[in-house]
Amino acid sequence: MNRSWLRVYFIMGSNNTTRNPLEVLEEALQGGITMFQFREKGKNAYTGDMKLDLAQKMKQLCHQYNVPFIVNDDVDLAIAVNADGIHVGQDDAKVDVIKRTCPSDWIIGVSATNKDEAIQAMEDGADYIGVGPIYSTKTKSDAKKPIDIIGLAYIRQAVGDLPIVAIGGIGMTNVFPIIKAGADGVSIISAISNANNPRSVAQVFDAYTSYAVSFR
Ligand SMILES: Cc1ncc(COP(=O)(O)OP(=O)(O)O)c(N)n1
Ligand SMILES: Cc1ncsc1CCOP(=O)(O)O
Ligand SMILES: [Mg+2]
Repeated sequence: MNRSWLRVYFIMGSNNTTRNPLEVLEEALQGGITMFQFREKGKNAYTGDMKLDLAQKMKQLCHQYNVPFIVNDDVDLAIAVNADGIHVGQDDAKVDVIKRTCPSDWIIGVSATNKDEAIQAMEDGADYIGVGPIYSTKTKSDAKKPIDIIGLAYIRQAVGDLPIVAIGGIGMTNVFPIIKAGADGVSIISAISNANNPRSVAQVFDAYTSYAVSFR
């Protein structure tokens, strides 16, 4: 995979916004997000046909803007909509099973909160790891304890040049320390999904991450 896709990795489900999620996604795409993850879970999340329909529409929108479309957790849904990849956590489907049963060109992302999980994901053949939570977050009720910049830097040192995206409580002002600590980009839910103007916030993330990455 192209590590620059991780630069501004937006994640959203229908319950991460009070607005029409398709409009929010389109504005974020216009602002320059570089990858998107459909994460439809938690309170009032769509299931069944509504989930499938939203996923299909979101994938179509992402592809209009040449942005990879990743599905969170749900391997069957990712296959059904012909997604570009899947993101799995420690309690989700295993990478070896995905590699055996899913399209070989899929982008496979794995969550890691500590060094052991990160090394295991690398050995399993993950294309990238989602490292965090970096800071505290209200978006994920079962999030682990934040690992801060220091935890991120420690994981970077352990995994060589494996692509890393940082996640958890990230706002525009956190971009520089996070990229400096070794992340290839930032994963964001609420800072974009709840913004008054998702397009301009995505634009700022795009500008800050480009600038920060150029110093590495
Ligand atoms: C890019 C990225 N990193 C980490 C996560 C978290 O995945 P997981 O630990 O499986 O938790 P849920 O998102 O499934 O609640 C992620 N989704 N994306
Ligand atoms: C899915 C996920 N995994 C770790 S923290 C988190 C939530 C990130 O959301 P936000 O960007 O709103 O803090
Ligand atoms: Mg998961």
